Parts: sequence; C-alpha cells; structure tokens
Amino acid sequence: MSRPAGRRSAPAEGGARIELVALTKRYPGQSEPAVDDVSMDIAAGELVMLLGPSGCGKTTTMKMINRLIEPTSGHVLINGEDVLRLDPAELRRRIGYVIQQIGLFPHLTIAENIGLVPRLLGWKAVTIAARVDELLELVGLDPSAYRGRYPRQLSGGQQQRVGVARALAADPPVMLMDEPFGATDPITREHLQTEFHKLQRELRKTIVFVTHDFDEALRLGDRIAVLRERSVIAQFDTPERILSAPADEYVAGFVGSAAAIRRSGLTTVDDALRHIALAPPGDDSGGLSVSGEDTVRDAIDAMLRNGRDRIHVTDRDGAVLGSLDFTRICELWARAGQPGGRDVG
Ligand SMILES: Nc1ncnc2c1ncn2[C@@H]1O[C@H](COP(=O)(O)OP(=O)(O)OP(=O)(O)O)[C@@H](O)[C@H]1O
Repeated sequence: MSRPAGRRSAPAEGGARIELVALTKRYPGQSEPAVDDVSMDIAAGELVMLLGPSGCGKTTTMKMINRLIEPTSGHVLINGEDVLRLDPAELRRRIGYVIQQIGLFPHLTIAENIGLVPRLLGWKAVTIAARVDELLELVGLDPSAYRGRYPRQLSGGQQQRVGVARALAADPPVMLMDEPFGATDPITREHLQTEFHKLQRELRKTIVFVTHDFDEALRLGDRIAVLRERSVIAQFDTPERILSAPADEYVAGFVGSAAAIRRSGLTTVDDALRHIALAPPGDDSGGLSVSGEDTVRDAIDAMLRNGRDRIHVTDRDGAVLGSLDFTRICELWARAGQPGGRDVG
C-alpha cells in the first residue's frame, strides 16, 4: 500500500486541538460504562483514526466531541474551550460530521444539501452558491452537472462525496467521520479514501475518523488509536509504530489479520491451490469466476461485491475446476500464520 510522501510534516493551523480528558459515558441501565475514562490529545491538523471491534465504544467516544451524546463525566476541550460550556447547536455548526448512511435530505437538491449549514449561519445566497460550486469541484463533481440533482440521482460514491462537501461547507476546523466509506464497494472505497487523503493534505482539518478497517486506518491516519472494550486505548501511535512495534497481543491481532488480507493481493489462485483444495463447483456462485492468474484478493472482492460466499475457479479454457469459498480462504490464512507458511494467503 503506498502512502503519500510528506504527510508527517508539521500540520498547518487549519484545524483545532482536541483534548479528551477522562471521558466517560455510562448509558442508563447498563452495568458497564460504554466509554471508560478515556484521555487523548489530538493536535491541530491531525487525522486520528479510532479503530476497534464493533461495540467497543468508538461512535460513543466520537459523538461526545460534538455532544450528540452527553458525557457522564470528563471533558472535551477544543482549542482549550470546554464544549460542555457551549450551546450544542452552535457547537455542531462548527464541527463537520460525515456518517456512513450519508444523511443527505432526499427532497433537497445537492446544492441545497451542501448549503444547509451556511444558510443556518446566515450567509448570503450568492456566497452560498459560490461555496457550493467550489466544494463540488473540490470533491471531484462537476458543479454544472450535479448542483441541481437530487441525491437519488447519484451513485453511492458520489453521494458520499457530497456528504464530505456538506461537512466542509462552513470550513469547520474539526471534522468527525463515522465509517464514512463503509457502505461502498471495495473499489469505490479505495477511490474515496485516496481522494479524501489528498484533500486532507491540503485542508489540514483536525479529523477524528471511526473505522473497524485496519487497512483504512493505516492508509489514512496520522495516528491510530487502537481501542479495546469501553474505548480503553490499547495503543495510540503512528501507523508505522503500530505495524513495527504493536504494544501487545491485542494490537498484534489487528496487524496479523490485515497482513493476511494484504498478502491475498500478492497470492494468485494458482499459488493458493498448492496449499488448499477446491470445493466442488456447486451451482450457487451466481456466474462469478476467477482464473489461476487472478489473485485471492480479486476472488474475495468479487464475492463481497456480489454478496456470494463462493466463486468458481476456471482453467485457461474457461472450464470450471471447482469453487473457492471463505472457509477455504480462512484455511489458507491459517496456514500462512504457521511457521514456514508465510508465503501463502
Ligand atoms: N443509546 C444507548 N443505550 C444503551 N447502550 C448503548 C447505546 N448506544 C450504544 N450503546 C452500547 O454502548 C456500547 C458502545 O457502542 P458504540 O456504538 O459506541 O460502539 P462502536 O464501537 O461504535 O460500535 P460499531 O462499530 O458497531 O458501530 C455498545 O455495547 C452499545 O450496545
């Protein structure tokens, strides 16, 4: 995975410092806190990934920053200012927010969706119109083609770009992003990640980005907070340090599984077949197939994109040899984890 050069340069002051101080959330009726005494210092202009398994409290932690969820105790400071002292609505206008479900209003045009916050802030119509066009350009959508459309007339990836444009509308110093690209297929997701990374290098917002995808965390993050249950920080470090010096077995587990997926992009189906046997062809592959020269990653991507749990493997003449399924791919990864098995999977 290539990581653009120069990203470790000192961040410009495009963003604001965020401090989480002993932040705790206890939902009513729950015996355990969802977030337990979390402290974190995020520099202005830094992009921090919150990475952890489902239910570990990532979203709760993030939503306490813009007070969509009120902390039970602890503080959030933005540029030294305690957000609990601010009016929540006013606070949220100063913080961009992008979520997986996009949240575009279906009955508003793209321009109206992007212009929502500037309108609430009382900007003049002509200023809003200019800003909308500027933002559409910024996220790679031709303003004349897209400003008058409705969300349903855009693809998922295009809608997600509009979601990012909308969050940037009033030029907020802080952006919160909750699995923003999670609902898109792997190829679109990679495009969106690349574009977003380029954009962030220009804008240098302070961004807190929730993900459970380790590859995404590695690709985008200046630093990654690997979280355990209750958002307890297992390691908060640069991607390089997390890969080269995982703090413990828990962090090493993330590194290991991501490495397996990455290796899949280097392993051809022919290589894999030296280590595992194919399943019988079956008739439920939905017409999907890969050949021996394709990679295991190609097979996984095709299965995920099409919602199938198996794919046919064909020979040079297109004859079906058998099928590959997730059980066999896991078997391959398990072998890769064994001594002497590092070259597979
Ligand atoms: N409103 C609520 N009331 C009670 N419990 C809640 C509420 N919201 C979340 N929780 C619980 O708090 C814990 C943390 O939830 P949270 O959504 O922050 O996790 P997450 O890491 O973002 O998960 P995911 O990756 O699945 O979105 C979970 O156990 C969840 O069930």
